[in-house]
Amino acid sequence: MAASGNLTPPSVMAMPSADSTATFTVLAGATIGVVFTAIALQHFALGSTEDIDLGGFSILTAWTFFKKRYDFMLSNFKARKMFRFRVLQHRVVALSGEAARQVFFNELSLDLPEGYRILKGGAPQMRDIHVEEPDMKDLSAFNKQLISLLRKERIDEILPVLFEDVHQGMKTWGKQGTLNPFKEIYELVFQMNVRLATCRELAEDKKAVAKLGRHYWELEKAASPVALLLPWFPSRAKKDQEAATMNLFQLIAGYVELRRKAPHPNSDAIDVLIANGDSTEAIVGFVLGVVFSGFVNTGMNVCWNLLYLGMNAEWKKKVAAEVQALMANHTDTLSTEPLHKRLSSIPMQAWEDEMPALDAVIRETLRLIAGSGIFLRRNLLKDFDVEGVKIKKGDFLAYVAADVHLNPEIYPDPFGFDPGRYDEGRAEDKKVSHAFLGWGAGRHPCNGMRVAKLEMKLVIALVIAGYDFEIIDSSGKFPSALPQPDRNDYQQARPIGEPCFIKFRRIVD
Ligand code: HEM
Repeated sequence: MAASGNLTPPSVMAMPSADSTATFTVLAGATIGVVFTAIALQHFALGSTEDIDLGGFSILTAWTFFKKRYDFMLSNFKARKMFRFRVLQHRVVALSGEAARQVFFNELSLDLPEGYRILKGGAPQMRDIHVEEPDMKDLSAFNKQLISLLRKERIDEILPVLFEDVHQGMKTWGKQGTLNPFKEIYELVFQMNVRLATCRELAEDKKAVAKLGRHYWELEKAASPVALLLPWFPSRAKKDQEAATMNLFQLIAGYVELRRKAPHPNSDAIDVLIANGDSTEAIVGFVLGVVFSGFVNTGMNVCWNLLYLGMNAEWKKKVAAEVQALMANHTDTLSTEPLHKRLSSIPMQAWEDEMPALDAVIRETLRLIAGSGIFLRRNLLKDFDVEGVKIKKGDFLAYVAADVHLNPEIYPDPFGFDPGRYDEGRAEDKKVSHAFLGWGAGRHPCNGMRVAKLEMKLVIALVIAGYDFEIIDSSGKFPSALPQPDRNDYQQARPIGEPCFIKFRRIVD
């Protein structure tokens, strides 16, 4: 474990040189051959006696699972309700249907972090750089810490600062122009998450925030199937992953040390964690977890919220009216203060309770976008059955949200944007249990939901009240329909094919 003062874990310093890597690559290549042969033999030895076992070579199946996860799941569900496949030595059971959903989200034996750690990647893993996080191994400890940091009084206090941050970001867009939401909007969300999870010294240093963002995307790009399937193999991706994780660790740890030496503690997240007595490693692990669990999901959803609103005049009008009503009811209507200052004086409770139209828009966007989400678990405790299918201790489980979110029997016209489907009388999301999984369900509901919704509402309110905007394609024309999200791109779900842009003109300062 790295001591607080030494920010370079010794095991990373001792990484092999280029020459020794070449030798190691040959040895590793031979080892891979042996491992693949063993896996192939294991596959045939097991035999495909039950028709839920996928045929073919497990390494190829696993590769498709990592590269085009959504297509892989959907194409296999066409033939069967459940299926089983191997990812190297691991057995994965993919489930669908009501009974399976109940088990998946409620069974005590199923562990969330283990499922994602091995079958997903992309998030910083401190163990990749041989740094232990002594206090944060347990998800419940992480959640407890998170809930305390995101409590209402803290958010109310920080709300004006979040508005100022987003306003400053939007100022860089100029008075009018065209923006790529999957870049510019992400940057706003990233800034808010850094503000919430770190300290003002970092949040106010634009270069450092940009650097943090760059290292994150480097990490995401390095999450290749090779790095995930063969974590011991010294591939380029693995090295990039370790370098990015190390850079993230060092950057955050530098700010933790800075705050440790500060003469007066403040109420920023890092100071709260220092006051709790947490080690630097634990604080860095926690901060990275919060920044990244929040930013990817929130960023993706704000982008799509704005795209759907830009294409739907009726809902755009409803949401704009709601923002105006909020300002009329909670701010001085004669105020000459800029828009972001007025909006920032509205209390959190009003943002939560007085925006039913925007709540429906957010829910519908989540249904459509999170529909490609794949939930993962690992069975850690005991063998059990789901509708006659044996789930062994050690098995992984996968459940795709599309089973409910894009199911025409639950949501008619499932690919259409229709926030009215949640209205009383229709309530399509109440037809079956756990029909809506946008914020998780059962044992693991999202603990960042309140703050994520607030972040989304804040950006949407500033855009909808501050700008005239419309969606355009790359030729500058209003598209006849919004492209579908790329459901295999679980980090951003960008539009497939023709990209979309937001054309804007500032109307209120
Ligand atoms: C639009 C934004 C977000 C969406 C759509 C979202 C969605 C989800 C979903 C679906 C789950 C359940 C995962 C599963 O069952 O496998 C989850 C869990 C979780 N989310 Fe979020 N999330 C968002 C933002 C955030 C933010 C901002 C934070 C933290 C600041 C956060 C922290 C967490 C944590 C800690 C869990 C695990 C809870 C547990 O295991 O008990 N999320 N989220």
